[in-house]
Parts: sequence; structure tokens; C-alpha cells
Amino acid sequence: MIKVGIVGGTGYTGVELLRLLAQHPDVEILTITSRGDAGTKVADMFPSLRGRVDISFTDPAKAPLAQCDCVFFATPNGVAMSQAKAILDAGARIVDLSADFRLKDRAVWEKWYKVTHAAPELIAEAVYGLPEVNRARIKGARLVANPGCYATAVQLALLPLVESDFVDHRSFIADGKSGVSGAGRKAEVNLLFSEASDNFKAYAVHGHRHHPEIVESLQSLENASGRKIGLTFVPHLVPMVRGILATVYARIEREADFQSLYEKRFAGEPFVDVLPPGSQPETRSVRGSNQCRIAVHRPMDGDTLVVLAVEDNLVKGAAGQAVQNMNLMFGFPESRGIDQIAVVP
Ligand SMILES: NC(=O)C1=CN([C@@H]2O[C@H](COP(=O)(O)OP(=O)(O)OC[C@H]3O[C@@H](n4cnc5c(N)ncnc54)[C@H](OP(=O)(O)O)[C@@H]3O)[C@@H](O)[C@H]2O)C=CC1
Ligand SMILES: CC(=O)N[C@@H](CCC(=O)OP(=O)(O)O)C(=O)O
Repeated sequence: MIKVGIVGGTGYTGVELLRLLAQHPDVEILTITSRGDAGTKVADMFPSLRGRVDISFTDPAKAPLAQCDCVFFATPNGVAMSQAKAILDAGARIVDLSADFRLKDRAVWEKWYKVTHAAPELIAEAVYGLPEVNRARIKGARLVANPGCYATAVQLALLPLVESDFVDHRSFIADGKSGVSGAGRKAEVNLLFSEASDNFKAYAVHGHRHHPEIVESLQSLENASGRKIGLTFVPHLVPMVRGILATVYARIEREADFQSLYEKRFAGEPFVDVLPPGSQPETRSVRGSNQCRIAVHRPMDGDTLVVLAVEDNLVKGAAGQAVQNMNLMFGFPESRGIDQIAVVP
């Protein structure tokens, strides 16, 4: 049994971590923080957890994080990097759901996140928490940088192509479509029901911070072909609560059996499901589950390969992947506590 703490327990990824960790047989939730709601019982704020989580929110400054074996940061960018060193020095390990430690290139990170990095000495040590790429390194890590939600779906869709030589690596296109929970629980005008529902739009077309994350991570793959990666990434907001559909386009240079390329690459992966040829993956097929489902299409006209990937942004795109990483770090079976079936309809 390990003791865990969650910093940022009142947000969407925080409550999703609670849902998963409360069902995990090897975890005791020792502490969960809120600045504004310290003292409130967790189950009073989230009745879904009544009878399953019996603790109250604690002010982050008073939370016994140093007594935890694992601390999850489900906080906005900029919080984890200022607290990580003290927690690591106390002997706890960290899974950071924010972007603080995702990029190795500090200058690129500072350009995108517009602040000076508060813990540059920890950047090299942090392991990018995409188990399908970094499983062995995650097992030994003290500090895991959990990937972004779009970044997870797009990278899983691209991995077999980047690791081989059949398509042009300079002209990838990825369209990301996300539910509104991807933006978190904060109050913002564009997230109001009357703004986000019955509506569909692209955003951050000029540049989104997951672009450098995807490119840096794919570029650094040990078994990548070494070719430089070019990617156009455009995110969209769709009027649903959970889910991401990433549609990825690649220009074919040499014909191959792409279906079997994907099936072989992800054989044995507990959370990547390569669907049969011709499938159209739906976000509802992964809602509430840690699965990423992928379909590979070779349209008959032209030389473009189309890969579709769906995930739940709060599960494989955030909290589920964070628990998957915790399982690896602490030697638990990788699927423990995160093998729920998707909720349909
Ligand atoms: N939503 C998603 O689909 C995904 C989110 N992420 C990332 O995960 C992180 C959390 O996202 P999400 O749950 O959506 O965000 P929310 O906005 O829903 O929640 C943020 C949480 O952080 C707490 N918080 C805010 N500022 C501080 C602070 N200075 N110190 C301590 N706690 C603080 C808030 O609690 P309180 O105000 O009560 O203290 C709240 O519980 C973000 O970095 C996000 O980018 C990553 C992948 C997907
Ligand atoms: C719909 C929506 O707004 N989604 C978020 C992505 C969520 C995420 O993964 O953000 P981090 O990289 O900050 O962790 C966005 O585009 O900002």
C-alpha cells in the first residue's frame, strides 16, 4: 500500500484522479489540496465520491506531502516546478500532470509558457510519461512529466510512422478535436454553455503549446529514423464534455501494409487498441476508460495515409495515464485500477 497526495483536487483532472485512485487496491489517498475549499469534505463537493473518499481538502501549504510516497500535481502550469525539489528531497516521487517538466529544451519551454523555469536543475531528470515510449525509464523515475492530452493522442497516432521510413516525416498534419473539459474547471467566457455548446471552432491555429511537446518528444525517440519532423497541428473545441479525436495525415513515400505496421507496434500494449481495417473510432468508445483506439485508413485516391485516434482527455490524456505511470514507478501491474470499460452511450 502506498500513500498518495494530490495537489489541485478541485479541478477536473484532480477529481478524475480521485475516481481512479479510490478504486486502486494498493493506494491510500493521504491528502488532497484546495486553496479556496480547505476544510470542505471531498464528497460534499463531489457526491460521486460519497462512501469512497472520506477526507477533506487541505490547504496546500499545510498538506503532508512529504509523508507521501507519490504526489500528483493536477495544477495549472507553474505550480509543480516551484514545489518539486522539496517534495523529492523528502523522498516522495512525483507525477506532474502539468507541462512544467515536459520539454527538455528550457528556452523553448520558457518561450511557450512565458515565465522563467523555477527548477531548471530538474528538467534533465524528469521522464516524459508516455509509457508506450518510455516504459523502462518511467519505472526508475522520481519525477514523471505526464504528457498533454492532445500530445498523447497525436503521438500514439504517429509513433509507427516516425519509427519507420514509409511516409514523409516533414509534412505531418494533425487535427485535434477536444471536449470542453480539456480546458479545466476554471470560469471563462468561451467555456460558458451558451458559447461552447451548439458551436464548433478551431483555436490556437497560429501555434499551440502541444506542438513543441509533440515534435520534441517524437524527435528524441530512440528508434526514430533520425529524420527531422515537420508537423502542422490545429486544435478544435467541440461541444462535448470529454474526449479527443485526433485525425492525422501523412504523405506516403513507399507503400507498406500500414495496418500490420500499427498492429505490430502496439501488440501487447494494454492501452492502445488498433481497430480492424475500415473502423471509425468514436470518442464514446473510450469515455471514462484509459484506452486510446486507433484506426488506419488508406483512402483509394492520392498518396495520403489517414490515422484516427480517440482517447478520453481526462483519462489516457491525463489522470489515467498518470496512474499508469504511478503503477510503473511503484512496480504494480500496469493496468491496476485503470482497466474500466468505457461508458456508452
Ligand atoms: N483537463 C484536461 O483534459 C487536461 C489537463 N491537463 C493539465 O492538468 C493540469 C490540471 O488541469 P485541470 O484539472 O483541467 O485544471 P483545473 O483548472 O480544472 O484545476 C486546477 C486545480 O489546481 C488548483 N490550483 C490552482 N492554482 C493553484 C496553486 N497556485 N497552488 C495549488 N493549487 C492550485 C485548483 O484548486 P484550488 O483553486 O481549489 O486550490 C484546482 O484544483 C493543468 O496543468 C492542465 O494543463 C493535462 C491533460 C489534460
Ligand atoms: C480544450 C482545451 O482547451 N484543451 C487544452 C489542452 C489541455 C492540456 O492538455 O493542457 P496542458 O498542456 O496545459 O496540460 C488547451 O488547448 O489549452
